[in-house]
Amino acid sequence: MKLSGVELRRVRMPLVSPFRTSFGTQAEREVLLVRVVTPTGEGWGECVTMADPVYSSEYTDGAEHVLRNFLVPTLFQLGEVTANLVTPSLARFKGHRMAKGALEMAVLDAELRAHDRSFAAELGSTRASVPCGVSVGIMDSIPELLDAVDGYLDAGYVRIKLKIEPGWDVAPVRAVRERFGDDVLLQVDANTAYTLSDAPLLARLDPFGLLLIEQPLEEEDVLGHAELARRIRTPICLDESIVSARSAADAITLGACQIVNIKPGRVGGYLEARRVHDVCAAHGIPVWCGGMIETGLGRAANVALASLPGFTLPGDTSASDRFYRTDITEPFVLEAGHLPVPTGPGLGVAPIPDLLDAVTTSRVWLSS
Ligand SMILES: CSCC[C@@H](NC(=O)CCC(=O)O)C(=O)O
Ligand SMILES: [Mg+2]
Repeated sequence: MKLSGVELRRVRMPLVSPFRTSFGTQAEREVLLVRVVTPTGEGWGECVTMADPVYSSEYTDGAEHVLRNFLVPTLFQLGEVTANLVTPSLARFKGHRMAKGALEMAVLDAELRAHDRSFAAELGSTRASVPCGVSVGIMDSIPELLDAVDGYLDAGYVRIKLKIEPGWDVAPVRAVRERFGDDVLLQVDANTAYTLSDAPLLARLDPFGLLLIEQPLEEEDVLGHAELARRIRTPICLDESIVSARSAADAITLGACQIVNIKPGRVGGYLEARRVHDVCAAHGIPVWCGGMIETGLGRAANVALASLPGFTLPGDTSASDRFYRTDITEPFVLEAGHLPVPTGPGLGVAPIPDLLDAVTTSRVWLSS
């Protein structure tokens, strides 16, 4: 299909409560949305960068700059564009996987809408709904954490993920286990906050029967994770380290992870995310869908991805109200701990114009 133009839109959405991780605290989400316009319709993409380069090297202003100055102009020069052409056409530009992933997502949405085909059908969905976990930030006190976990369990979430960092790890995990028992599916996410010398400390989490410990070491320390896996019993899951199907295969082969968190933006798009899924399945490695506090647009695509057969662990595919009082799409509402997989063409959702305009901070139109 031909691209008539591309809109880069920045939105700012307040979070229902501050979300603290080992790399900082967020009170709002600044999102870059990509809308591609074709002669027959349009498609939406969501860039999952943070405002600051603290989760990965990418950040929202940088993503907007690379889209505006390199990625979008390259697609305009293609003439005919399909989703499968986006990644190879942009390969000469190094990195910027989240920016590339947002653009591919928008092209894929437009293409699928034009063919009346859903993301779920295109990606290989095998389920009509997915079980949902929830990510719980670092809190000021254990009682505050227990209240938050209590609320999420009441809401029906089937898995609890606790953010941890040095000084907030064994005690909160022990408290959740003592309060809610051993049957609650429980995991932790360190966002690279530890080093291999912390192995004895991290081994103190072993008695709590965690599903996994996510990204304990820095993203490039693949061999460090392999060594840590020999020193602790809790299965290691990688997030930041897995930037492609190739890096997933390498990490698995080196014994650096037993589980993989798949985030489409982090790996360069939903088509690569499916390849990561396929590589992990080939190695017998379970995967789950991570989250980047997406709006309903990214959430719709993530829920579709999470319905593929290899996604055997609950993902961070929470309801819209986990982070937002008002989403920019129809909200995703938890039903018995599950979210329904959208079945409409493309993403199956679209922004509600008034709600989108209310949170828009800037718009740029790029014409072909
Ligand atoms: C701002 S935190 C984003 C990265 C973090 N994401 C989550 O904890 C899940 C957030 C969500 O539910 O969208 C992770 O490292 O897995
Ligand atoms: Mg993570």
